[in-house]
Amino acid sequence: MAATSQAHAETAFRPKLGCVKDLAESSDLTSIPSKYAYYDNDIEVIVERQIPTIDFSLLNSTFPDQRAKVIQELREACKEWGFFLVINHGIPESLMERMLDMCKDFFDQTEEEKLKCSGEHVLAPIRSGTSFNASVDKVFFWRDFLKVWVHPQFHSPPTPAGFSEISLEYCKRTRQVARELIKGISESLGLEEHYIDKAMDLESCFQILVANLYPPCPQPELAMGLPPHSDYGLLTLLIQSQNGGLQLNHNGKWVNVHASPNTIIVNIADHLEILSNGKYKSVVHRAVVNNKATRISVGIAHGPNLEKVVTPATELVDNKNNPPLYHGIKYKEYLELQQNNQLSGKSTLDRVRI
Ligand SMILES: O=C(O)CCC(=O)C(=O)O
Ligand SMILES: [Fe+2]
Repeated sequence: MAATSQAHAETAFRPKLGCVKDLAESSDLTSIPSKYAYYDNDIEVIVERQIPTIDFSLLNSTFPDQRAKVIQELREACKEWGFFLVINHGIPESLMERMLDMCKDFFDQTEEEKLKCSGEHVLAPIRSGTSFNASVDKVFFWRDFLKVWVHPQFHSPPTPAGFSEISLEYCKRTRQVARELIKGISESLGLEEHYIDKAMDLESCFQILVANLYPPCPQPELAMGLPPHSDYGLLTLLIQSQNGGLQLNHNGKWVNVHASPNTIIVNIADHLEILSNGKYKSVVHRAVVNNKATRISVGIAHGPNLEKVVTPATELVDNKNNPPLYHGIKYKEYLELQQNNQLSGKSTLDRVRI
């Protein structure tokens, strides 16, 4: 075969990432292609509200009163909002910034480099792509992503240089923060402090890094970065390069989430709802886009061990007044279900409701 036709054949069969970053950077883009047009019939009400702040340092206070107070604050935040901001968490701000920069460097690579990480199936330990699951999405989302399994086995994309070191350190630190928060949450549910940690085998918890890139969009009101959804796992810890994108649904209204740079945004995810038998609920949130600047967010999902079958805690269930509300399901199966289907509200959780 002649060199040119061989090159042509390779190009023809090579998968395309089709990232939205390249689309957004094409100079003549003034409107979005129709496959990105997102329609939502719901009435949109967007409001500004203060979401709760948790001072993490008080969880380790030697004064029992202070710990009791912060546990009470956690209880209220989990019940009322399912979202809270964590301050004084001890993770250096410089490490958070470097993690965000590394993700930016990842997305700035060539299509060839990123394709090396495209992953063959939804449970590939390293996967980059665009939208949510481009093979099932009816509408494409204005978002590129990188998803990496970081615990109990640590994985990292081979490039950019430094990604592996920074993400290893950042994920170790967020894991510690998440486990401490989960101890506090366990107590706030009236369970023993280590109950969830032990029941979910958090020593070998499944931790996944999800980096999202939302480039400027010429018609932000017509497109969606990530549609309304709840997260899998117990707790998600999220940092972002800038405010203005993340919105949570609170009593039917969208609330803009603002966080100062050294703050971690935490939300309750589906498996805490299952484990707590609905006492704490995962919260629907979404990411909207803008026409001015690229936004990057890095969410770290902390969940049980992948092999764990998660059921409501027996201590929180009694067949008379509090019957179990969810079927048990293996975490890995749940993850597969969520990733293989369209991202839509709490549709995965709905499948395990009794
Ligand atoms: O980018 C954001 O602010 C939200 C990201 C998110 O919800 C997710 O990755 O699950
Ligand atoms: Fe999310």
